[in-house]
Amino acid sequence: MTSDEMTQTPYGRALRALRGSFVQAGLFSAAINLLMLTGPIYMLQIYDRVLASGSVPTLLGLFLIVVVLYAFMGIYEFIRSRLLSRAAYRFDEMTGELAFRQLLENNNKNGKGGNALRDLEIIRGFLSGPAIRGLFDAPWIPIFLVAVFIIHPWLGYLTLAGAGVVVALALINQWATRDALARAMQLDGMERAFVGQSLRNAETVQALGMREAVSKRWRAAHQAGLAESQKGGDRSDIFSAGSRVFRLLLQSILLTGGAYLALDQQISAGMIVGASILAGRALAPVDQVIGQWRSIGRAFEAHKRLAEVFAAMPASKPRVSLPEPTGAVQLTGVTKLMPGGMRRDRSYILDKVSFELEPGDVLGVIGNSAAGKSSLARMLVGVWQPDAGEVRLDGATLDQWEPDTLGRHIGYLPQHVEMLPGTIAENISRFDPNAKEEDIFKAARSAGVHDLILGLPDGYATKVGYAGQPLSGGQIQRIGLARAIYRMPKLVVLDEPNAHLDTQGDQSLTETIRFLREAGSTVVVMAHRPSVLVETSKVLILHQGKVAKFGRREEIFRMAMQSVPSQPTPVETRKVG
Ligand SMILES: Nc1ncnc2c1ncn2[C@@H]1O[C@H](COP(=O)(O)OP(=O)(O)OP(=O)(O)O)[C@@H](O)[C@H]1O
Repeated sequence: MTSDEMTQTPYGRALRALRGSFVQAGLFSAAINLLMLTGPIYMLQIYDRVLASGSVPTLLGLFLIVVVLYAFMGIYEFIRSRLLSRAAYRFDEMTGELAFRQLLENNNKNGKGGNALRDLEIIRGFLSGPAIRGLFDAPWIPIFLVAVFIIHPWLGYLTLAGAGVVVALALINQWATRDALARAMQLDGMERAFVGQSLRNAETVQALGMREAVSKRWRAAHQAGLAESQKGGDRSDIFSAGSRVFRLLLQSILLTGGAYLALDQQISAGMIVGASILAGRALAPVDQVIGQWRSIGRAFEAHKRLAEVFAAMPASKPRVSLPEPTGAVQLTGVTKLMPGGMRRDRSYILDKVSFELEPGDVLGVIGNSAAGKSSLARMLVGVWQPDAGEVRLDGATLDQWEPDTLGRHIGYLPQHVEMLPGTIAENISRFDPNAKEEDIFKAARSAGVHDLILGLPDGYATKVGYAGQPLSGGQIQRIGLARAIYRMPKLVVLDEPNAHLDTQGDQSLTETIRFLREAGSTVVVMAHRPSVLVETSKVLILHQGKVAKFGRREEIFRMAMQSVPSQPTPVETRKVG
């Protein structure tokens, strides 16, 4: 990606917004570094002026000036740190929410793509940490070099050569640690994913006696990451220690050179010490950068990933706001391939699925396990995009809708329902900050869960969405149904909504579907159990991703009955017909 392209992304814009703070921090760095000359100059004055003249008032006067200058340096250091940490905060503000959204979207698409939030955290830490201060001080190295050159050119050349050695050490350090650090980051991401998934399945892990095995697996993943990080760290430590010792040695070399020049009457005694201190100051930022190399490397890798991730985000299309849909659904040749591999090698999850639904239609989708029912549900609600073909709602393809607006017109109950951390009311209202209580109650009543919720200790304020929440699988599914029908969406897709329901729950679900149909919503129900098909007006039989049959319920069931016994039909079909 070119830098021009990057500046067009939100990430690029956030980086650009940092410019002002960086310029100011640069100016303060200039002042700080100029003020760092205070120490060596004071030293020169003490040796060459105070000691030579023996004047106590001069000493006190100089001392007062030094105190004031150091006070300013302290203030400027404080302001610079403040500027950088505020910049880090603003950067997070500008990119955090987008990174979170990106993470959600990426997770829907392929479950991969790194953790943009973690990368942002790394960059934020870098912006407000010590490494960046070293980088800001580095451009001012020439000030100290020039000062040493002014004292004596030979001492200047010595310092320059020393700086060359330290910079060479830094570059070799970067080259030697780069791969290990990148691998460490990757392994760290994998370990985090493993921990997250293990925690989600903590009950299963305990019940199946997998604790030791899973802990061992974690330990192996953790150790692999730690080993890579250690490898990078060990190498970095060698260079860091080497650079620090070399810097000390260089000061002694300069003292020796200075003493030689002083013996030769070319410089004064004060200049020997002054040159040594100045050379030390010149090399300090380099030393700091090498010491912080690990965090600089991590920040750089995180920056590269973020730039890629943000560049891959689809540019938001200019969209006109479409009128509220009526619920007419049209699928034409919808095809989804298994992810990965070359297109022609991949098998089909859905193969040219076409059908139409009118507002108020209730479609039952039946088919064996892995027939593609859940995949079709994901297509209908726009979570998955077809590899070929189109899904249209009221004539508009789903991507013509602004995603959140589309979401308001859609109800979706996935096969594996979970609540998000929050209250039951918040979950039903989809965390809408402007939710009206009557809409929440209406959704709960229509889903037949109002009394169930009132029976819970904190009613609608009951906290859910965490391990050990006070809800059964069936209750979660029924509250998920209330969430799906909140504010009466025009298209409601229910993926095996009765999987965890008892007879009463089943009846209540049937009533909810009837209620939706009567209200004019289009409903699509993926079903294994036949009871839910009672209210359907159309039926679609999926077989290995293809439409085996589609039509009015009575027709499909009649055809199914006619084909008995020569061709066995799915049990569900016969039962309902
Ligand atoms: N995220 C995914 N990545 C790759 N393949 C997938 C993914 N989700 C589903 N599939 C594949 O798509 C096919 C259809 O799966 P799907 O979950 O849609 O079936 P289903 O009819 O809902 O099955 P069930 O009744 O068992 O839930 C399966 O072969 C499955 O392996």
